[in-house]
Amino acid sequence: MTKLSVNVNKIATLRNARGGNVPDLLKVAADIERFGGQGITVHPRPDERHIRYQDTRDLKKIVTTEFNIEGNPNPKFIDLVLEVLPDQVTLVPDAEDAITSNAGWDTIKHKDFLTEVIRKFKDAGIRTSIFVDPDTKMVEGAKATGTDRIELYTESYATGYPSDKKSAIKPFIDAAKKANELNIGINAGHDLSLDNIHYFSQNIPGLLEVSIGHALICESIYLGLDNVVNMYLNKLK
Ligand SMILES: CC(=O)[C@@H](O)[C@H](O)COP(=O)(O)O
Ligand SMILES: NCC(=O)COP(=O)(O)O
Repeated sequence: MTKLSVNVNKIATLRNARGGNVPDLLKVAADIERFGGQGITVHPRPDERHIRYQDTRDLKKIVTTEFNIEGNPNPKFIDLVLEVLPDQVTLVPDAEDAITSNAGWDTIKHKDFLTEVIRKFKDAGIRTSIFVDPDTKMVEGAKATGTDRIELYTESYATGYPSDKKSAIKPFIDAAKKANELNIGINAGHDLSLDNIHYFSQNIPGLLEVSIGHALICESIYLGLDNVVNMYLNKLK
C-alpha cells in the first residue's frame, strides 16, 4: 500500500499572507489526519516563507500519523530535525533562493557529506530519505550513503504525463526496480496530482509513500479538503 503524506507548506503560505493564524496550520494538519491522511510533510526553507521552524516544533506535538520534514541539511536544519525528531527526514539539495525544489541529489559527488548526515539522523532514530532524480546511478549512490529510502523527484513525470505518460514514467520504473533490487524504500513527490497519481502508483513497484502539497491544496479549493484527501486515498489503493 502507498501512504499519502500531505505537504502543508501551502497552508502556511496562506496563513503568512496576512500575518495572523488563519488558516490554522495545526488544525488543518489534524483535520487532514481525521480525513484519512496518513502523514504530514513540511519543507521549511531558510527564509521561512511558508513553514516556520517553530511550526515544525508545534506540529510534532500534534501529528499522530507520520511526520516527515524535508529540506537542505544545512547546520540550522540539522539542529532543528535533531531537536524535533520527526518520523522521517528527507534531504533535498535546494538552493537558498529556489522557488521550489528543482533537482535531486548527485549522490555520487556528495556521497561523503550525505553519508555523514544520514548517520547523524539514523543514530537519532529518524528514518532517512534522499531526494533523487529517476536515475539508476543516483539510486546506487543513495544506497552507498546508508539511507533507508529515496524520494523520487516526480516533476519530469508530471510534466510529461499529459502528452506521453508511458515515456514519462519509464525512468521512474527503472529507478524503482533498482531501488527494490538494492533493498531501499521508495517515496515519491513533486507536482503529483489527482490527474497523474493513479497511473504513477499503479506502475511503480514498491512505492511506499507519496508526499503531495501544491496540487492537493489547489484541488481542495474546488472540491474540499476532506473529499480530495479521500479521492487520493482511493487512487492509491
Ligand atoms: C521536495 C519537494 O519536492 C517538495 O517538498 C517541494 O519542494 C515543496 O516545497 P515548496 O512548497 O516550497 O514548493
Ligand atoms: N516531497 C514532495 C512534496 O512534499 C510536495 O510537493 P508538491 O506536491 O507541493 O509539488
